[in-house]
Amino acid sequence: MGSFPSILLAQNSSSSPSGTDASYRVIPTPYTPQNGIQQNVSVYEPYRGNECHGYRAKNISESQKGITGILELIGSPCNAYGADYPYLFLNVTYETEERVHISIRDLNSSQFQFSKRHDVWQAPLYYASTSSLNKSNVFYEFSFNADPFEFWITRKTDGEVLFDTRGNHLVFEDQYIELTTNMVDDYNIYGLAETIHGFRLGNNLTRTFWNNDEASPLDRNMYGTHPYYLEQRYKPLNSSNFTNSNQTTYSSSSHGVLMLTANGMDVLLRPKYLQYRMIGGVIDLYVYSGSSSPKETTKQYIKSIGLPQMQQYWTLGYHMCRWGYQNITEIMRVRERMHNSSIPIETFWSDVDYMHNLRDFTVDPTSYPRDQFSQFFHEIESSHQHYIPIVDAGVYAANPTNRSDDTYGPFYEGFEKDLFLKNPDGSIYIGEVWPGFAVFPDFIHPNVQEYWKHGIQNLSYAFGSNSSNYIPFSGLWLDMNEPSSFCVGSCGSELVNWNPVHPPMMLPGESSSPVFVYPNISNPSNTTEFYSAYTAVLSQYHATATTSFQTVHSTPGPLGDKPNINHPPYAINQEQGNHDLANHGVSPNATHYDGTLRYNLFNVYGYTEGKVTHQALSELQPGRRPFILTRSNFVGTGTYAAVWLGDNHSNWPNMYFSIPGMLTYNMLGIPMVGADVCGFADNSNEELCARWMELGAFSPFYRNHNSQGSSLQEPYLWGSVAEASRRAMNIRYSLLPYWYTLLNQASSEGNTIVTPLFFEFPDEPHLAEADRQFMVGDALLVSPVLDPNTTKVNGVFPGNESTVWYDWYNHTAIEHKPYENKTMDAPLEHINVAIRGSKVIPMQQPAYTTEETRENPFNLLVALDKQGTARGSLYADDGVSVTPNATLWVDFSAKSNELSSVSFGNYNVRVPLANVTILGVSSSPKQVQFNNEAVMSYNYINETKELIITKLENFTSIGAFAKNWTVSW
Ligand SMILES: OC[C@H]1O[C@H](O[C@H]2[C@H](O)[C@@H](O)[C@@H](O[C@H]3[C@H](O)[C@@H](O)[C@@H](O)O[C@@H]3CO)O[C@@H]2CO)[C@H](O)[C@@H](O)[C@@H]1O
Repeated sequence: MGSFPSILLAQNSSSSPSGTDASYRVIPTPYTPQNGIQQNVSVYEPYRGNECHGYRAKNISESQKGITGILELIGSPCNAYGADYPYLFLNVTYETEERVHISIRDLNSSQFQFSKRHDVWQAPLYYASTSSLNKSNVFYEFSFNADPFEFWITRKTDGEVLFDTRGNHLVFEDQYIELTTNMVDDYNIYGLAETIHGFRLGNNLTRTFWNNDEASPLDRNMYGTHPYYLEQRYKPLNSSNFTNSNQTTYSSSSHGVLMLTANGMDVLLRPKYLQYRMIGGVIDLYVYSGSSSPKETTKQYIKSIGLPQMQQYWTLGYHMCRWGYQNITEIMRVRERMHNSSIPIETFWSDVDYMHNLRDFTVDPTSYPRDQFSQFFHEIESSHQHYIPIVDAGVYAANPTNRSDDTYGPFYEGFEKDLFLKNPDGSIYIGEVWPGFAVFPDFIHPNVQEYWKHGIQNLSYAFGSNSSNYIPFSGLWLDMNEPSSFCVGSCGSELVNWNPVHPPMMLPGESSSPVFVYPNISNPSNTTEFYSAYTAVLSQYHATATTSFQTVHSTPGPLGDKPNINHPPYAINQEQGNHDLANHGVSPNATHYDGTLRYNLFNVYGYTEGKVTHQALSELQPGRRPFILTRSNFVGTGTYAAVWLGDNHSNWPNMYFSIPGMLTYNMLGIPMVGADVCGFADNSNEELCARWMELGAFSPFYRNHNSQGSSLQEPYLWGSVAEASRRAMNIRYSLLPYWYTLLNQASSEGNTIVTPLFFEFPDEPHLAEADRQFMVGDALLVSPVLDPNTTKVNGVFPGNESTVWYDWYNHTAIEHKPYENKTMDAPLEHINVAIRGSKVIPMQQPAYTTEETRENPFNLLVALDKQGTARGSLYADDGVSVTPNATLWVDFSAKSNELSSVSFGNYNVRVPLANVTILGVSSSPKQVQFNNEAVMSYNYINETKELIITKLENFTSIGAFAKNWTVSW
């Protein structure tokens, strides 16, 4: 009990970053049942339902909108890992032209149905209009065999079979559901987050869905759950588009598959099949027929789960964090040193250091005193900078025998309103997190909203605010919200001798001997006494409460009480503690206010916290877009929050894995994402941190964060890191209008912000695995250095021979051949960036903060393709409002030596246009005109074939895009 696995990555990852090497896997050890119930850890010996005979379909009723029917168990129950349901209800619904929903549940609806809990999780897919749809006008066809029941879904346009259970028996038991689809050879699938793996998942992986607080374990379950994958398929064509080339050309298509559940689940990816193994719930399968464009397939998915929220403009600036800033003076010093080093910083973050005794919604009066905070807030506000504090999910459980705890309102308020998760016997579930014993808000409770808002409001007061209208922080960072707990199961009932003032593990920076220090083992705060005291307080509460205290029990299932919740018969491949579901997180047998077992909502806690926090911040700052960063996440989290990739390590493989991580979250509707730049755990070093600061500048969310006990890693600490940061940030800040436009397209259409190469070039199979390069939007190709001791980097330049790529720095066309893995120079302070011919990129003169950058003139970078054309767009608004008073959309289009700018909307950026730089201009123009008026200030550089037009401010003094204009040359 309580042993924590070592970090595999640090030992093994450098040899096989794809994570598919068998040597990476944890060798399963037999699990010793704690309750006498045998658990079958069978991940390595696929069960595949071969002892079960499946179901036969009866009473089928087909309509234009779908199919319903009864599935009857064939033969005697196989009782693979539970009790088979004799009858199931099948409901196939043609929900949209592109999406079909296959629902299979037990006949009496006794199993938990996540899709019925709209109070917990909401998404547009629940409201699909089916009125005009019918069998003939949808893009897919649902087919089935009745006996045994098996189904398959075909895309009508090309006959591709997208999901196919033929030959695989359905198993449907109370604690085990198995559904298998056949897969094409060597399939390309992406998604199924969250884990540390290459972007393409391969066919030798088990993905487990069980939200888990663990630092970068290769191929294992982590903080988030997204049971969705996109599959990309290629078909060879017999002609070649490449002149003088024998390369085969391809067409491609993609589709998506979502298994919507918050229950624990393994998904086995194997050479011939993909198999779902769920330990509860029902089947809610959504198949998206997709498109020839993976971008479009992704939009189908993201629109169905909820478009991501639009973020505030400033969130695109650079964020600096560290666990271990001992006092506010240290943060102020960081601010000064960043400024003195001319390295932009937008947002200062506080980890738990700022809290009083590590308790939520408090501020340490000694290290972070109010007067100093007031000064700090005054200074950062006047320089347009921001501050974000952390809030942990676990609320300190006040010790009822300790009078000084009496004033800890966040506990007593929640306790009196009965808002915390419970044990099965109705007592409050007590776990352990940083402050010691902790309780966990029930974020689906109808009254939790007011409570949480009150906590945030109190935090604001604790920071020195005197008014409910003034919140000094600009957002909140939600951590430990799987939720993590350091006890195995409930602390109160299981751990009797552990002193909770220290977590059951060595903290970063502590000495190695003794490993676990329990200074007051006989202290009254030990769990037995604490628990007794607690019970006493509960009894007192019962006696005095005006409303009766609700005692809840786990709900008996149709087949009697579930035999075991913490140790179900089928053991998913949970990373923690030998598959123990109660290890390092709040146990699945904890219950919500209405008796719902956490077992059934396990993976959605972080999502619900994000949703409640979003609502609370929206009420506290009406009209303003809340900024929330969350660690734990679920399908649809992007609607409420941004995500960081959790605790990584300061090493090269972890830097590489941040790219597949960001790409994956982007295709899952959480575009605002990034890793802890320079690495969280262990010590970073100059070369790594320089490279990572460069890479981070091309992440949507750009935050340097590290752990207490690790050496400092602020970018000014090393000369090369400072220089690399300045250069990369100069690019990032000059591109802010482009980034913001991408944010808008993500939140309005479901676009990705950082994009895998194959999304832009879907007919090039060699890009299926490319994840060491990525695109920002559709115009910039980033090729970071991901290895130590090198000043070279390899990269491909996709597209056929007519595609032009320009070097960001010298503006020359890059010489490349199709499929060539080109070696480029990459000195330490340099990151390779290429501009795609055919794109227009809106930019601004970069300044120290995003706000100051917004006050600078615009520039346009026009990268012509071989036909001399280019297109681009710009979105602008006030940068903060949920519903801005005015918005602006600008279309840029270049052809036949003319660039036009056409504006829609009435937001005026106010600042003028300064320069237009056009790449790929074949010869010096005879004249340049702005709206048919001669422009005198321009320069043509023959060596680079670029035309630089300057001093356009005179033409655009009322605002760069206040009127439509043309520039011709
Ligand atoms: O607020 C402090 C940091 O808290 C988070 O990280 C901690 C994590 O949540 C803890 O579980 C623990 O991580 C250890 C892990 O549990 C264990 O199995 C082993 O892998 O070692 C890990 C490191 O000790 O401690 C983490 C902090 O070190 C949060 O993710 C961070 O961003 C916060 O800074």
